[in-house]
Amino acid sequence: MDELEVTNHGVPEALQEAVMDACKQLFSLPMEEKEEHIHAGPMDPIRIGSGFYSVMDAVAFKRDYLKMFTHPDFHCPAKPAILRDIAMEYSSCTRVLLLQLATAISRSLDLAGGRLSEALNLESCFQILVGNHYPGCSRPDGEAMGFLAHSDHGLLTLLFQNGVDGLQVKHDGRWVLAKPLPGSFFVIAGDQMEIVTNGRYRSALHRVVVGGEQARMSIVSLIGPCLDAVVEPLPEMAAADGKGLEFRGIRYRDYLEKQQSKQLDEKAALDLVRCRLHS
Ligand SMILES: O=C(O)CCC(=O)C(=O)O
Ligand SMILES: [Fe+2]
Repeated sequence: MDELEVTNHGVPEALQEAVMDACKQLFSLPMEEKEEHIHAGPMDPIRIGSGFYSVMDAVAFKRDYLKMFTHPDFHCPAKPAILRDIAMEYSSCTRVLLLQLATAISRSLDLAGGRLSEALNLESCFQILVGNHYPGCSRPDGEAMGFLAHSDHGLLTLLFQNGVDGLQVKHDGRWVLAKPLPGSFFVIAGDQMEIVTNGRYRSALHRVVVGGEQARMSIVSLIGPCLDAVVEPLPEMAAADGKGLEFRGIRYRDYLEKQQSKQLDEKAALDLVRCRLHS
């Protein structure tokens, strides 16, 4: 598994819609209402960004985003006022689901259900909520990269979108469009999954291609290990596959800081902890 889709997930559809609506309201607030979070750095708990990410034929494509840390401490911009309660509920509902997925994944590796949680101290997991908004383009005569190819830094990412496609995942060397069923979630394995499983489950390389007239929105809920956990391949995994350790240990906080301090470059961040380079 590097990515999969879940339906019947127990997160109410009305809550999914509410969180998307609240993010939409945030993006349309006047600039001065968002100012204090716009100059935030990557490790600040609330960050709002907006920028042109590519220009093609003199048409600029833009992406707005909101990033907020929601666990172990919950942070949220003061405006729009409705965001706080909705984001808190959404974050706790999706955290429950993500932790259940971690248990199922642990079992799929012939480990006890709680093994991943125990190794990564998921009770104190780090969680982020991200809202992405890619405005429609008035001259939809070209495609542009909405989000460069990357893997997520955490353990597991849960994503849903409005009706506008654009997310692509690399599969066997080819980019494949993710077409989720309405209401379902896309689950994406992150870099910490690749490290802790010693490469048994690889983090998924994904990107966003946009350019149509309609705006795309996506909401991401991501969990990672406890920020202070040292993430390293589980000894059982390294022993079982007999190929030795592929990664050395790193504190998740250090990984995150290093990954965030550089331009996204596919899966280059994992090279920081790779024991030997694979061809
Ligand atoms: O907008 C999307 O579908 C992808 C967003 C994404 O990959 C991310 O926020 O890490
Ligand atoms: Fe991503």
